[in-house]
Amino acid sequence: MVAPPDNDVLRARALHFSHNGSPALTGVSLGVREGEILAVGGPRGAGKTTLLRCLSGQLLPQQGEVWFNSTPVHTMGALVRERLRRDRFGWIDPEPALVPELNVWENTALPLMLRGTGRRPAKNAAQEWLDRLDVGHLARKRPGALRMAERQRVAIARALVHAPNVVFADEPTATLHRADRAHVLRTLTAAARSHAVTVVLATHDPEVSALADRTVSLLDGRLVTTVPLPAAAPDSEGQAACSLSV
Ligand SMILES: Nc1ncnc2c1ncn2[C@@H]1O[C@H](COP(=O)(O)OP(=O)(O)OP(=O)(O)O)[C@@H](O)[C@H]1O
Repeated sequence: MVAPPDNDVLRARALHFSHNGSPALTGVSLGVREGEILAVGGPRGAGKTTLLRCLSGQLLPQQGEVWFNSTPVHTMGALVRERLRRDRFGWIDPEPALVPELNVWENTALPLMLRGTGRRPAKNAAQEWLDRLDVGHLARKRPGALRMAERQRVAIARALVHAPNVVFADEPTATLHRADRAHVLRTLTAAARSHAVTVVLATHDPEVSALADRTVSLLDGRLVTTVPLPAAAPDSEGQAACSLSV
């Protein structure tokens, strides 16, 4: 087993994964550079979610390798993978999966509290991220009192609060209205860029790909194209400082 190049924070080699015998990934290899925002495109059922779940150590590929920096993820035991996910990765679902009984700041602080951070520092860090994402005023509300776009901002804050190396976002705008979609997406990409967080973003929305540094596409579990975008100008959308203090 040879470790991937130093500048790849994540690398997949010849990944194969089948769900109950039905193939979802058939020989996918790709690298993700540190600080890169990578969009993974492709139609429904192409294997995007399965790829993100393999890269993030939620699923173990039946064949192939996944590396995080110089550490092999595919050979890790379940507990070590759990710790890796908890400490180094953030995850954003298509629908914000917040705990209804906890208020917004408690939801945001969860990744820190799970690592043993004290309540006060965890609350302060959560509040800082909520403020950056323009939902700080909602910190004491329960998720049920928020609009879907506000809840997704809280989910983004929760994915970033513990300073992860990589955030995986699986169709993070799938349930949002068009106007909210662009705003939430710019929020996520601007926040990630300002904190040098690598983002792997599954999407079939072309607007999402436009905010990424690079797009790869899956079709029937295979990688079909790689579209390098021109280097983003400082004032371009991809690096745009939206109206947020991130
Ligand atoms: N839990 C599962 N059990 C059985 N088959 C599954 C399961 N999850 C995914 N699949 C199948 O694996 C293939 C890839 O699914 P995956 O969800 O990774 O694709 P996707 O590109 O993320 O699709 P979508 O855009 O609909 O989320 C599809 O054929 C899907 O039906």
